[in-house]
Amino acid sequence: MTIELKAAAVRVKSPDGGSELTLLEELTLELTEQRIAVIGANGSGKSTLLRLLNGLIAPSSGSVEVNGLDTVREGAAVRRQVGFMFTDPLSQLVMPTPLEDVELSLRRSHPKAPERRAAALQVLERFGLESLAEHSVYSLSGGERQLVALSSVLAVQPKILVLDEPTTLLDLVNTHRLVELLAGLEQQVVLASHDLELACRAERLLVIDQAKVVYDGDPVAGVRQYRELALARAKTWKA
Ligand SMILES: Nc1ncnc2c1ncn2[C@@H]1O[C@H](COP(=O)(O)OP(=O)(O)OP(=O)(O)O)[C@@H](O)[C@H]1O
Repeated sequence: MTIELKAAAVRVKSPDGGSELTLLEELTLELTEQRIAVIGANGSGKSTLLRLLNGLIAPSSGSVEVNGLDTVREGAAVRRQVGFMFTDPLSQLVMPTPLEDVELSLRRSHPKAPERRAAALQVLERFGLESLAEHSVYSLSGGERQLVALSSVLAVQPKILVLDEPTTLLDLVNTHRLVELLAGLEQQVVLASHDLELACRAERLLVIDQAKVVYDGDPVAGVRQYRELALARAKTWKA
């Protein structure tokens, strides 16, 4: 798996329509590792970077390619390879129940309804969610919804999985479950998180600060640098 950013930058017009805001400064990167974590302060640009990876955001200049496919020109093909999990699972659970949501994901791979249902149930079983299959997604807890969203994304067997703060809504047990589950996946995984323990399990860490990648390398050293940066920032902040 190769994700390539070639001088990719994201700029938008500021809400007042005047100046231009840079959400991500020009970035050239080749991501080939199986486990990549992105950390950084609130508003630093993590989600912006992740959204570039499956074409949810187009670069304002430069390009992003996934296994040689351009995320703008070949967006649909890219999205078939790159599964994306949002921080808020309700932004991606579109069907009334977990079973129907996974069935929706499987509509291409399993065109016949009875087979689709059986396959969807198997997916939910794999995640220990079978007892919730026919519950309303609105009656599920935040963590349960997050696991359902993940099972829907993985149901189509993407080659790459991008997760935006996947443990934010999870309790400790479900965090451990998710961490183990991610560790066992064959997919390339790119995730943004404020969970520094989770970030340390990656092979490669990117630290983003004020729209710029300020560290790229070994996770343990990167987390140390990020802690120092955060501490220095906190000291300059006055209530
Ligand atoms: N469409 C937009 N127009 C203007 N500003 C935007 C737009 N999208 C994002 N931003 C701003 O860009 C910055 C980076 O946002 P981003 O969501 O990438 O941050 P983040 O690192 O994921 O933050 P968090 O940890 O809080 O989720 C933020 O200041 C955000 O307000």
